[in-house]
Amino acid sequence: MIQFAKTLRSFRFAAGGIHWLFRYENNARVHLLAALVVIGVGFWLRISRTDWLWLLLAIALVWTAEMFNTALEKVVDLVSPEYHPLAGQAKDLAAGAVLLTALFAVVVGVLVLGPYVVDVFA
Ligand SMILES: Nc1ncnc2c1ncn2[C@@H]1O[C@H](COP(=O)(O)OP(=O)(O)OP(=O)(O)O)[C@@H](O)[C@H]1O
Repeated sequence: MIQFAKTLRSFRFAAGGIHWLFRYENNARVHLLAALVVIGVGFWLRISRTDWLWLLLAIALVWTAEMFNTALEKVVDLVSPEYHPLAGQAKDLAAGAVLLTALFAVVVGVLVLGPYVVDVFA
């Protein structure tokens, strides 16, 4: 038996998590701004449906990595508030995952938008 009220409650908690991320995490706000700029440029250049998919995939990847990174930071701070090399490594690894997705997003942005920009100025 599916409990729809329970599912709705879970959605509310999840939406609260997304709201919290962009409200309090500086890096997430930077990623949000970058995504809004890229989306605006995408509309301006009238990019194709396939190109939208690549851009949106890249944006979703970065935001997802950012959320897992923030969640991991919280858990690490909870279980290891004092300095510990393992705590540091865990945070560095999670931050590295965000960096990887951000680099991927930059490559996608250049590959997708580059040819349109060249056309505009050709
Ligand atoms: N408990 C700890 N033990 C060892 N090193 C830590 C610890 N906490 C943080 N560090 C080191 O400091 C770095 C920055 O950690 P911090 O928690 O400040 O993350 P941040 O990237 O600045 O994120 P935010 O500003 O959102 O808190 C980590 O990547 C890690 O190298």
